[in-house]
Amino acid sequence: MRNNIVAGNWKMNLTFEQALQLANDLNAWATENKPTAKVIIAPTSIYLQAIQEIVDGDFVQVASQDVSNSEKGAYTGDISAEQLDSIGINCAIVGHSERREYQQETDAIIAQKLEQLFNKDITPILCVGEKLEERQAEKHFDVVKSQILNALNPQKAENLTKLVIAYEPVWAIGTGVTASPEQAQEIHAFIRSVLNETYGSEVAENTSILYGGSVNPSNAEELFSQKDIDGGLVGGASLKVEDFSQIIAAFK
Ligand SMILES: O=C[C@H](O)COP(=O)(O)O
Repeated sequence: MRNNIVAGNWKMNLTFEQALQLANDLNAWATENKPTAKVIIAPTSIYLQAIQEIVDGDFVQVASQDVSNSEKGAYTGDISAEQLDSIGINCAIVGHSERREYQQETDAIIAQKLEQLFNKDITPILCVGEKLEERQAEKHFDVVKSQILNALNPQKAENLTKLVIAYEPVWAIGTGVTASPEQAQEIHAFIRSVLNETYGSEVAENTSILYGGSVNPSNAEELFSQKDIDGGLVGGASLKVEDFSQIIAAFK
């Protein structure tokens, strides 16, 4: 059975003090309100351990925003799956469109990152999504399908039990423009059909597929009520506990 998940990607925001405050506030809200959805936050990597120590893991889980595609060694600045695992981090975002664009991450690199995470039993949140020009050219189905298949290519169905996919149309990220619930549902259903064709119904039915791109307290409920939308990957609105908690509470 797949989980409903609301994940906050803090990106390169917040000082250490601000991050601790936000984590504390969110933790207080979550322990009191006991949300039905799984709550994940992904702070800057240097804060991971401190935040992991102050949240109650039964209510708030902590994820990395990225992982190295290499196992270990001379890769200055990188963080390995083993290092994440060694501080108790069991979830990581992979292939975010900002990394694809600014760090030139290719599907091949993302496939290697997934391999590193699967080897350490760390849950990947694999991000996919088309750019505006690709949507306008009606290539979004092809783009998303090839991103998924290329990233998962060496994996067998039995390795995918923990897979989470986040569909994030690039044109909706940080723009205030959200995909309509119908647009999002259409492509989420398509993603599930791609998983079904390639890896079978068990993987397709058990993979949580999150929507990301300008999710906010006003649109979360309608988006999350769609059949194939299992939650959200939230950027800007995850930086304020009032907004993020309302988004989480969209799952009654
Ligand atoms: O990882 C999160 C997404 O990039 C969405 O960001 P946003 O909610 O600020 O549009």
